[in-house]
Amino acid sequence: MNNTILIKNALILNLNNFENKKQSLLIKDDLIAEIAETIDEGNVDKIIDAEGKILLPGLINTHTHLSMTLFRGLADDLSLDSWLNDHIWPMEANLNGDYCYIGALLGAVELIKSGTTTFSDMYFYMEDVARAVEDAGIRAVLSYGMIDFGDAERREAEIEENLQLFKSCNGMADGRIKVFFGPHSPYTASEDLLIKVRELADEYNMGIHIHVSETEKEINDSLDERGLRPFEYLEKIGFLGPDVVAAHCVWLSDEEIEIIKKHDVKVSHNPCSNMKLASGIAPVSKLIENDICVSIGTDGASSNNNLDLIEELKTASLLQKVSTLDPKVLTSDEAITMATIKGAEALGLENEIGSIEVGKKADIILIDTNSANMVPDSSSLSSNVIYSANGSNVDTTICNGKILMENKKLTVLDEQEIYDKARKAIKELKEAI
Ligand SMILES: C[C@H]1O[C@@H](n2cnc3c(O)ncnc32)[C@H](O)[C@@H]1O
Ligand SMILES: [Zn+2]
Repeated sequence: MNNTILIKNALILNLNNFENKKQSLLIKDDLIAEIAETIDEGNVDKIIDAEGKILLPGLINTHTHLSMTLFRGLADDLSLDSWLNDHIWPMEANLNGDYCYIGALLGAVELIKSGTTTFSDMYFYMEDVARAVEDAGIRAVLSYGMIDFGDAERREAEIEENLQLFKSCNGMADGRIKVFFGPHSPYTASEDLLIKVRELADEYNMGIHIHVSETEKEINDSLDERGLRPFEYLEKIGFLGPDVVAAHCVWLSDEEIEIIKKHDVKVSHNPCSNMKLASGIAPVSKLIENDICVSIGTDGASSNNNLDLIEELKTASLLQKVSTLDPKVLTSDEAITMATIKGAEALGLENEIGSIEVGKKADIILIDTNSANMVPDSSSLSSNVIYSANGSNVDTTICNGKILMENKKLTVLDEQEIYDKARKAIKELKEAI
């Protein structure tokens, strides 16, 4: 028996839809079954009238650490080096699976409320994060953050942990969870670890999620240690490929942009985190000009300090305009693709999500334009979403054909209970320091 939802009168934001005419969309179970001007309302289980609402694919966040939502506002106004070494890593030493579960649920509430249906995560206690994903009804690519600092024994244990996560969680939650490898970065993961990850990624057909070239210090340390910049080093050891999602990519030479292009590495741009930690400005418009796949991420809520992908896209666009002094770069249309089809491509999910097409998964959001910051309508739907809206204009969120929020009310998660538990968790973690 099919579960059917009809969404009618929606302004569908497909980048080939220039007419802005209202359409209907039918969901059958987890899939988009039909898109047409009118669809028969008889025999559908539920009708959503999307009058005045923009319909677009559920947004895709390609780099975050969801459980770190617990650490929001914990350590502000610091460089990456001091933020990680003096504040975050000491706090993370006392984490456990229950804390990571509640932190991930708190993050999931924020994702659902601001229109993100898929996120790619790198963190610890990932089986507990998987549990949160299952309970929240969202979609995720999960990786365990492997750090060995050159210690061979630790390397084996870290790889085993990520492989175990693959074996226990890949395909879990009706296929909503996919598992990647997560070597943290070229400065925390040894060459041996990175080489082993490459071998195993090929063997198991798994993607790889890694931080690369985030700060100038990382470049200088890499040059001091190896005489090579990070991407030169990663190419030399045979690590790079189209299955690698590299977060940040702020400090890139022209030669490294060539390397990224040659290996079809996917870039996850995280402008708010890069601005807040004063890491720098990634050369995104140059990457796009070079036809490199650039998607968008928030990084963790501890360095952002929220998970609002619409706000992130506006920041990305404005930052490129101001850094190149060219208002034509990173348009609202390009920004939308970063959080939709480019995000899907980065995660190897382009046949399932990232656009509104019959046969794709029903990951859909509705944005209500009847709001002070969205009236009158802009000249294009993408302009209204990117430049005028923010996450709080998201009205309805559907993932895998299931309604997770309708009329701004969560339908699956109990947000107050989650807020209370998250406040208790961070209080305990602060007391343990
Ligand atoms: C998984 C580990 O990664 C840490 N982390 C979170 N954000 C960043 C970042 O921007 N650069 C490097 N490392 C980061 C997180 O705290 C975990 O320890
Ligand atoms: Zn990160």
